[in-house]
Amino acid sequence: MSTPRFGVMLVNLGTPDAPTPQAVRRYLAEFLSDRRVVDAPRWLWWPILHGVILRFRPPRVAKAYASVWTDDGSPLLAIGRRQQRALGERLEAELGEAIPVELAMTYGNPSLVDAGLRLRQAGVERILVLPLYPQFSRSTTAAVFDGLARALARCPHLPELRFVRDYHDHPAYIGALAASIREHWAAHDGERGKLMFSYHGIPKRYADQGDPYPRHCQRTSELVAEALGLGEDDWRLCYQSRFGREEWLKPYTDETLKAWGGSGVEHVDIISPAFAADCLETLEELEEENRENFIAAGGKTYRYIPALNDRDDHIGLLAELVRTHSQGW
Ligand SMILES: C=CC1=C(C)c2cc3[nH]c(cc4nc(cc5[nH]c(cc1n2)c(C)c5CCC(=O)O)C(CCC(=O)O)=C4C)c(C)c3C=C
Ligand SMILES: [Fe+2]
Ligand SMILES: [Fe+2]
Repeated sequence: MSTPRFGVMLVNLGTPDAPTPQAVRRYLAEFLSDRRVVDAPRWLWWPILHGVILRFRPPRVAKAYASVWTDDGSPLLAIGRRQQRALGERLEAELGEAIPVELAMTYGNPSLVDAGLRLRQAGVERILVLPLYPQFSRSTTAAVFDGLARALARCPHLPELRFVRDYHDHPAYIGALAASIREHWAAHDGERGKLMFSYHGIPKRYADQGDPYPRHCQRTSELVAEALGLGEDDWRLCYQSRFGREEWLKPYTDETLKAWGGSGVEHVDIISPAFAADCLETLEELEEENRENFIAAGGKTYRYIPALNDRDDHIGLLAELVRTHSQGW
C-alpha cells in the first residue's frame, strides 16, 4: 500500500461515553477544566467546579442525554462517524486516491491522541485539521488547537500540520444551509414560520475581548437570509445554551421564544448553524425545552430544522475545504 499524501482529522467537541451521571461527570470535568472554555482563575473556579457543578449537574444532564441517546450511542459521535465515513468516500471518489479521515473529540473519546496515532499508523506525515465549527470561537476552535499541541507535546517528531480556522461565509456552507431550509419548507407544504437562527452562546466578555464569534454568526445568518430572499422581519439571530451567572451573548433564544409566543408570533422555524452535527444542544434543548417555551407562551407550530449532519451538500462542503486547504501537498 502506498503512503497517503496526507490525512484529515475532523474534530468536534466531545460527548460522554454513556448517558450516566458517572460518565457525564468525567466528560464535564475534562471539558470545564479547559481554560479556553472557562477562563476564571483556578483558585476561584476549582471549588465551584468540583464542589458544586460536578456534584449536582451530572444527574440532570445524564437524564437529558438519555432522552436523545441512540442505538449507536451519543448523537454527536454517531453522526460524526457517518460524516467521517462519507467524507473518506467522497475524497476517494473526487481525488482518485484513498485519504485517511479520522474523527477526534477535544474532550472524551475518540481523543485527539488516539486519532493522531491512527493517522500515524496509516503512514500519514501531513495532517489537515478540520474543526467542525463553522464560526471561530476561542472556546471551541482555539481549544482544538491547544488540545492538539498538548497531544503532540511528547512526540519526538511532528507531522506537518494545517488548520482550518473557520468557514462561516463559505459559499458551499451558506448554500447547504439555504438548501436545507428550502427543503424543510417544501416538506411542510411551503408553510414558513418566522426563521430563528439559534447559535450556541459564549460569555459576552469573550466577545468584548476580541472573540470574532458573534461577528461570524451575524455574517452566516445574513448570507443565508440573503440567499433565501428573506426580509428583515422574517428572521432573527439568537444565542442558546447559557451556562453560569455572567452575561452571555444576547438576545437569548429561550427568552425570545417566550416573548414571541406571547406576542402573536404563531409559527417558528428554528435552525442552529453552529452545530455541524445534531447533539444534546439541538435535540434536547431546541427540540424539547425551547419548543415547550414557545408553545406554553402561546405559539402554535415550532419546527426544528436538523443540522447539516451527513447531508450530501455538507459532505461536499467538507471535501471542498479539504481540497482547498491541502493544495500543494
Ligand atoms: C462553560 C461554558 C461553555 C462555553 C463557552 C461553550 C461554548 C460552545 N459550545 C459549543 C458546542 C457544544 N456545546 C455542547 C455542550 C455543552 N456546552 C457547555 C458549556 C459551554 N459551551 C456544557 C456544560 C455542555 C454540556 C451539556 C451541559 O452540561 O449542559 C455540545 C453538545 C455535546 C453533546 O454531547 O451533545 C456542543 C456540540 C459551541 C459551538 C460553543 C461556542 C461557540
Ligand atoms: Fe457548549
Ligand atoms: Fe444546553
